[in-house]
This record gives sequence, structure tokens and C-alpha cells, in this order.
Amino acid sequence: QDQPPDQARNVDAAPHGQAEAAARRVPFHGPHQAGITTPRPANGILATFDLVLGTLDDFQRMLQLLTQRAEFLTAGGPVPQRDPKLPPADSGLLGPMVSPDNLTVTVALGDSLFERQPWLSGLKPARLQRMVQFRNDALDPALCHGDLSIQFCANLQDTCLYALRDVLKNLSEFLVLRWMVEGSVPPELPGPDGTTPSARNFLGFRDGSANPDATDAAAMDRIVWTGGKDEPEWAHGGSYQAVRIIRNLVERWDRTPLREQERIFGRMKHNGAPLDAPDSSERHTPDYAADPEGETTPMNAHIRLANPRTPDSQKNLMLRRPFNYSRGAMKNGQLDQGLLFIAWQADLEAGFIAVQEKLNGEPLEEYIKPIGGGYFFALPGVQPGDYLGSSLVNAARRS
Ligand SMILES: C=CC1=C(C)c2cc3[nH]c(cc4nc(cc5[nH]c(cc1n2)c(C)c5CCC(=O)O)C(CCC(=O)O)=C4C)c(C)c3C=C
Ligand SMILES: [Fe+2]
Repeated sequence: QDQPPDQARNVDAAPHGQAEAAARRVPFHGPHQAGITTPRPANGILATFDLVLGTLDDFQRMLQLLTQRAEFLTAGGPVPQRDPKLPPADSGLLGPMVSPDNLTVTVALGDSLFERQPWLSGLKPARLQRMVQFRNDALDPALCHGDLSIQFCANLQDTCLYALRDVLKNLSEFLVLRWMVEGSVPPELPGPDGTTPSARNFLGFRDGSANPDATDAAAMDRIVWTGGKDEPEWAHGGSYQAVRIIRNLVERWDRTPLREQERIFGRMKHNGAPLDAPDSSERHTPDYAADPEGETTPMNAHIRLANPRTPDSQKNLMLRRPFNYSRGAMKNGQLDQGLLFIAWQADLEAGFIAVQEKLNGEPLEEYIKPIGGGYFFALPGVQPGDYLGSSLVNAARRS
């Protein structure tokens, strides 16, 4: 239903005909948090925070407040009007009526929180650890780690920024912003043949072609959601988040022959098809068994290293949900562009870490430079009336 433009700025700000998109909601409540297997909208922010907490009560209060703000932001509604002698209730970025705009707010905890807070001792998810440097990394400490990560995704970047500012304002007592990266992806829209091509990254290749099907609940239970006796009971239904800020050396890439670019990824640039079936489509499954020496798809091609498609490599699957970022120019005159890589998995070691170890030394390294990121654990989902992380707080009270 149309909103008057002066009442709903994120409807007003949307391109003509997009008002319906601004009114769309992604349910906040459920067995798992939204923003992981839900469709990726065009914009995202990954922000991490250091927490200022004295006691477990503070932690509980912080989680309750964060849940309340996320409930409001993802559902939308009128902004309370206050006495003008007081600061306004919000930033005003979206006007007096906030539209949900497909916003998701996904909350995850970092290793440092569990290591520092005595009342969380013994409750850390089994695979959560501090990200260490891989061989091609040039990590900037100011862009790494954090006690808490919040991923904001929405149709419009204004909506993500509004949500971030709302959280900063309402939780200023507990949260200190550590670093953040804003990203975007071209909208994934069905083409003339009815199929939906994956968005392209800043190296010009389709990204996401071989992702597992996020609508397949059984596959997600296996690949994305934590469970099983290895993990503490409170953590069931969560997911490990691997975040990497990966610069793309785009000037060097743009001077690289097309054939070489395609051999580096193992896919055709124009349609994303694997090299062994160049006229097929990005959804075609490559047949590496028919190419044991790597004559068609080099053995060190990115996709072949990342997923050799053997029975054994099934355990290394993950769900990638990245955004492109562009942050203007660097002092040396190069573009500051790259991939805000975000991957979700049930087992961080078998997923991201094992795959990154296989990718170490790949030819793509000449064109990319990881500069930051961290590992986090997304809390299980929340039901109405409850708050995010209540299972952890209850476990901490029992221990
Ligand atoms: C450790 C995990 C991975 C990192 C880091 C990574 C970085 C990275 N990837 C691209 C571009 C593409 N990646 C593609 C496929 C792909 N990548 C990973 C993992 C990491 N990538 C996996 C598991 C896969 C799927 C492999 C498969 O199952 O066949 C592709 C091909 C299209 C697709 O399936 O998405 C591209 C293109 C960049 C640019 C990058 C760092 C900047
Ligand atoms: Fe990749």
C-alpha cells in the first residue's frame, strides 16, 4: 500500500515504482536469525563493536535492548514524537514513518567476548576462535575482530544506516563501534529466460553460482545451522560467520587477458559457466573427474581448489552472502574496491578455515589482498516475547 512520501522517507527515496519493496518485511522472529538464508537485498553494512559490560545483568540488558530495537526496525512504524526541547527519538533519516524495506539485523558474538567475560567461561561455541593471519593477508588491526558483529541488510543503504544509528543511539551505554564496511550488490532479477543470474563482483564475474540452495531447509540444517553434541546446547540453531574484507587490485585485473582471468576462476566471464561447458550456464556442474590433469579447468583454479567436488569436500560447504564495497580512492591513486566476504557455516573449521587453507597460494592472490575481518557466532533465532541470546544468558546463570 502506498505511503505518502513525506511520511516514509525510505519509500520516498526508493526509485519510482519501488514503494512496494520498501513496505516488504523479513520476519525477525523464527528458529534462526534472518539475514543468513533469507534473500540478500541490494545493500548491507557489517559493523563490529567492543562491549562495555560489567556484569551478566548488563549483558542481558544489552541483548534485550538490541532485540527491542531490531524488532521495531525490521517491522517499521511511526517514530515517537518528543518535546522539541529534547533530542528527537531518532536520526530522522527516514522521516516520521519508518518502512521495513526488507531490513534484517543479524547479531553475532566474537571470541574476545567469551575470552574476557568470566561469566561466559566454558560457554564458548566449540569452533569459535580468533581469526589468524593467512599467508596473503595484510591485516589492519583497526579492521579486525570485535566482541559483537551486527549485519544490517536492506533494499536501501539509507535504511541500513538508519538502523545502525538507531542501535548506536539506543545502546550507547554498552556498544563502542570498532569498524564497519558498507557494501552493495546489483539486484538479482530474473532474465528473459526466467532464471535469475547471480550478481557480479568487482572483478566482473558472477559470484554465488555454486552456492548451496538457501531455500533447501535440509541442506541448510547440514551446512549452515549449528547443532549436535559438540556444541553447547544454548548455541543450537546459530551459525558461524566468517567475515573478510578483501581488497581487489582492480587496475591490475583490468590489464589481465580475459583468458587468464577465466582460468584463474575456472569460469567464463560472460555467463559464469564452468570452463568445461562454456556455453552452458553458471548453474552447470563442472566434471573434474573427466579432467584429471587440469587441462580444461586448471587444478589451481579458484573454484576447483575451493570445491574439488569429491565426496570428501562435501563437508567443507558454506553459504556465501558477500557484498561489493567501494570506498573511493587510496592515497596512491588506486581505487579502494573489494569484496566484503561473508560466509555462514555450521562448522567454522570444516567450512571457511579449511577452504581458505586450500586457496592459500592460488593464482587469484596476485589480484586480492585481505585487509580485515573476523569470526563470529550468530545467535540462535528468537521467538516473540523472548530476546536474542536468552539461551546463553540462562546457561550462564546456571553455570
Ligand atoms: C575461503 C573461502 C573463499 C574466499 C575467501 C573467496 C574469495 C573470493 N571469491 C571470489 C570470486 C568467486 N568465488 C567463486 C566461487 C567460490 N568461492 C568460494 C570460497 C571463497 N572465495 C567457494 C566455496 C566457491 C564455490 C566453488 C564451487 O562450489 O564451485 C566464484 C565462482 C562463482 C560462484 O560459485 O560463486 C567467483 C567468481 C573473489 C573475487 C574473492 C575474493 C576477493
Ligand atoms: Fe570465491
